[in-house]
This record gives sequence, structure tokens and C-alpha cells, in this order.
Amino acid sequence: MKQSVNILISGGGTGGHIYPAIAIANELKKRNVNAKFLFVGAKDRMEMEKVPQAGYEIKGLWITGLQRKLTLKNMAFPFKLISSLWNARKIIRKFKPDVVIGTGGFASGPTLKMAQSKGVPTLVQEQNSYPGITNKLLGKKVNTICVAYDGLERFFPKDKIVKTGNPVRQDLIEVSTSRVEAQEYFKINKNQKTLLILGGSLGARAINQLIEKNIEWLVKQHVQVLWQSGKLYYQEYKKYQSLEGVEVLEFINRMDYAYTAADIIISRAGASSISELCIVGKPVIFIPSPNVSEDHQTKNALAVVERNAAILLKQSELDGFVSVFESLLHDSHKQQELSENIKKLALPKATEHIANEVEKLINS
Ligand SMILES: CC(=O)N[C@H]1[C@@H](OP(=O)(O)OP(=O)(O)OC[C@H]2O[C@@H](n3ccc(=O)[nH]c3=O)[C@H](O)[C@@H]2O)O[C@H](CO)[C@@H](O)[C@@H]1O
Repeated sequence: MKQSVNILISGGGTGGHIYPAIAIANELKKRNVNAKFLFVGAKDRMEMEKVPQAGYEIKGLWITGLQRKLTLKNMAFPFKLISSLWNARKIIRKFKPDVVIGTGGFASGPTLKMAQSKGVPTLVQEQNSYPGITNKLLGKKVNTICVAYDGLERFFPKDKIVKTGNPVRQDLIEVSTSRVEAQEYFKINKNQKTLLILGGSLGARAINQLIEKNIEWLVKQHVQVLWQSGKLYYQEYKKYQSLEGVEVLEFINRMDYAYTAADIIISRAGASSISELCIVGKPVIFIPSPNVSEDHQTKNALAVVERNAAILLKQSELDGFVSVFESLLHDSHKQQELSENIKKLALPKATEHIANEVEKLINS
């Protein structure tokens, strides 16, 4: 890589777009200590807190997505778009990036669009098996598109696609935590099976409702529950903390501990969650969110489920939860099979691979 390089990274809205961005930055920083980084996010969104926590500077644009329904909020959208394009241009002029990386989410649209119009090389990292509108629009002019699933040539020019996988945080790839350490961290019983519930970075209402409905039954099965409720729902569910063997958590900062402590995992099917679960290699029941664009979580989950590497439980079929969970809980052969199969899908070198592609653009 050149001695002094400026790298602009934009992505956010949810953890699923932020953590890949941070992972890519960390890898590039490791390779070139002199590289300068600047992030661009959307004002008031999670990245404005998480990116500085990871040690990077971030600027916020006034931008939101278009609502799918006709709402008053949409009336402000053209103004937000103009304002954010204008501010993205100012940021690019001042920072003079050698490359601009987009990991999806509202802010990456105007940022990469402006970079493209200024002739700065751009790279998009698409985490999902079905791309969001921002990346689809950017895809036509972007130099490189790093993807995690097969079949993305339906949406992007084939010659620009590189299959790298999704960046996964280093602490999850090199899990050095022992199971006992993880159990002690959550203060859980070492002799009981542990079910980890993950609602994605923001928490999932439908999953919380499902667990609430079945929590006493789970306790009766001698299953202890690590329940990530999400920040929005924590106040509503923290009362279940009083049950023996139930830990309700607003947000899990030590996912390495959570994955290590778990015997079975129930999870949304966001892209990073899936990539992490492939590396972790535990039996998983996916409950994809039906409220995301083009139902892409179901498509993400199916890419795993079709290889007999996880179980799919549709949100519309949650009435069947007890029988699905019970048969997995009592079938250690099935658990073993799912664990082995999901591990085969892991792409643990994704971040390095993406960083190589970024370097190619910088040096081109
Ligand atoms: C509702 C919504 O729009 N979801 C989207 C969002 O999901 P979301 O932001 O939930 O994304 P992912 O499932 O991809 O990633 C969640 C990330 O948060 C981390 N984590 C989660 C919970 C926690 O307590 N602690 C923690 O650190 C996970 O380890 C993972 O790294 O972006 C994904 C990636 O584009 C999409 O596939 C999802 O459809």
C-alpha cells in the first residue's frame, strides 16, 4: 500500500453495516499504520456512537431511508438527499480519499455517489444474499463489489464481483475464551444446557414475545436462557431476570463469551449474524425478520438451511416453536450434524480478502 493513504468508509444504520466497516478499517490500519481513516454515517444512528468507540472519527449526514409507505416523513427525503450529497461532497473535497468503501445503509449512498462523480475508486461490501436499494444503485458505477453469497450477478455486473464473505470480528474468529470463563462471565450454571437468543443488533419484538410466552416452559426443561432483548425492549423484559437461569441482556458486548457459552442458538438472520454463526459452529434455529427489504433475511437463512446446516422457523409459524425446539434439544445427533454443516460454510478470511481488494484499488 502507498505510504500515506486516506480511506473514507461509509455504512451504518444497524450493527450489520457498522461492524463490517470497522473490521475492514482495523485490517487496513494493521497493514498501514500511517493510513488516515474517516467514517461517514447518518446523524442520530447507531454508528455515531459505535464508530468513535472503536477509535475512529465519524461525520454525520442528515439522511434517512425512504419509507415504503406513503408518509409525511418522505416529504423531507429530497431535502435530506440534497443536503447529504452536498455535505458528502464537502467531506470528500477536504479529506481527499484515495478510496471510498461502502458497507450499506443510508449514508453510504450519497457518500459513494459523490466519490464516483469525482472519479475516486469505490468498493461496496454487500453482506446479504439480496442487496439493499443503496448498493443496487451504487453497483453500476462501483469498481469492486465484495459479496458473501453466490448468485449476486443477478444484481451487479459480474466482472466487478469478488466473493470474499462478510467481515467477522477478530475476537470471534480466534475465540480464546474457555467455556468455563464464558459461563462465569454470565454467571450461569455449568451443568445445564444454555440457549442463546439473538434478535440482531437492535433486538426483535417477535422473538421477545415468543420467548416471553415460553420462558417458563424453557425453565422447566432445565434450559437456561441468555436472552438478548435489544435496547428498545429491555425495560419490558428485564423482569424475567428474576427467574432461575434466565439472563436478560440489553446488548451483548462480549459476543465471544455468548457464543462460547451457548449450546443452541435462536437468531434473526441478519448477514453478520449468519457469518458469525458459521464460524461459531453451533446448532441454530433461524427466525428471519419478515420486515426487511425483499425479505432478504429469509433468503440469507435459506442459503444455510438448504445445506442442512440450520433450522428455519418462519415468524408466521411460531406456534410450532415448542415442537421444533424440543426435538432439537433432545437430538444430540442432529445438533452435531448442524454444527458440522454450518462450520463448512464459514469464510474466516473475509476481512483480509476485502482489504486486498481495497489495496488493489488504492494502488491502481
Ligand atoms: C432489522 C434490519 O434491518 N436488519 C438488518 C441489519 O441487521 P443487524 O444489524 O441485526 O445485523 P446482523 O445480523 O448482520 O449483525 C448484527 C451484529 O450485531 C452484533 N451484536 C448483536 C447483538 C448484541 O447484543 N451484540 C452484538 O454485538 C452481532 O454479533 C453482529 O455482528 O443488517 C443486516 C446486514 O445488512 C441485515 O441482514 C439485516 O436484515
